[in-house]
Amino acid sequence: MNLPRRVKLIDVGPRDGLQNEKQPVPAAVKVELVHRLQDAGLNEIEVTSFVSPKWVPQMADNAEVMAGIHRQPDVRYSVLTPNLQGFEAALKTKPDEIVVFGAASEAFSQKNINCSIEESIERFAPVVKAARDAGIAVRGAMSCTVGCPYEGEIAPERVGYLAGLMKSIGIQRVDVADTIGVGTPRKVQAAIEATLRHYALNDVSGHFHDTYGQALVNTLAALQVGVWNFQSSVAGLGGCPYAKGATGNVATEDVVYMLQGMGIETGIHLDKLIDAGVFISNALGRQPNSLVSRAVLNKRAV
Ligand SMILES: CC(C)(COP(=O)([O-])OP(=O)([O-])OC[C@H]1O[C@@H](n2cnc3c(N)ncnc32)[C@H](O)[C@@H]1OP(=O)([O-])[O-])[C@@H](O)C(=O)NCCC(=O)NCCSC(=O)C[C@@](C)(O)CC(=O)[O-]
Repeated sequence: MNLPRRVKLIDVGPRDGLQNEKQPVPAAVKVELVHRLQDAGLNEIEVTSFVSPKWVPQMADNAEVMAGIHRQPDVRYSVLTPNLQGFEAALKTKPDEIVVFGAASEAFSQKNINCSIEESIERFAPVVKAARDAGIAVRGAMSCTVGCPYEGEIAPERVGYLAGLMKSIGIQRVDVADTIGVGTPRKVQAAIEATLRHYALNDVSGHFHDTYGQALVNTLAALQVGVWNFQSSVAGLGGCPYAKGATGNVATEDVVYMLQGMGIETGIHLDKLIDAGVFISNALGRQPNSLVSRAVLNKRAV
């Protein structure tokens, strides 16, 4: 299989990366991170969530963050909205895309959004319609497409079932998410292949957490089946509050370095991206969770 010549990265660092942070992260820092990401060439950024502040307090400043961004016309700003209440709050902040988020595992659906898979689709349907009516793009994140912290291994058929439900209510594109990072290349490819029975290749993205250190090789495995859209987090930030122990997404810096080495275009300036990762890591008082970033920083220090 010829690999894609170009890859589109959606940095979810400001949302997935920060949502699980226990320490308060000021809205101004989140806004600065978005600015640094767009300056580094990211033109899709997942900024925040419109969810219950009791469940995810770190995202409570969602409207303030969205208002603070100096928007660039070529950048798509997306936000998570699990229901109409979230969508109505988000609509005021003018996102370019909203993301509804379901799971291939019943148990994770209950833990994460307090409803069954079927109920989640009923909840998403009016959100999707309202977004499309308002000219806003709609993406569906599919959690636990390889493994679930509560149910263990998830069969590809369950991913296909969820993808079919999302397609049936008009969700335009979907993310195949390995939420707890247990995936390995063939399993990730099987989850993607199940999704491709309902969505075209251009409408499927990979979203790989790196808990077991497999995210980069899973990204390559997804590339080998033609996927060319991926979510990643600057500095390897992140982890879902409802997947205990799940660490961050694959670091955007590590993906960009790998793709550039393979001659695959991303449009991203790696040094500026590393600087963005250093900025947010300093704000959080820790090292970037990106091996490429650490290697480059060591080299710069020599
Ligand atoms: C989804 C709900 C809200 C349902 O929660 P619920 O309890 O079923 O909702 P409810 O309608 O019964 O309302 C309960 C309370 O929440 C409020 N509420 C209700 N909806 C909203 C809203 N949209 N925004 C703000 N507030 C909201 C509502 O007003 C009420 O407030 P109270 O009367 O108790 O003061 C809740 O379960 C929730 O917020 N869960 C958090 C989900 C979440 O953010 N998880 C992390 C993101 S998903 C993820 O990280 C995975 C992903 C996408 O990255 C991919 C992957 O790696 O797998």
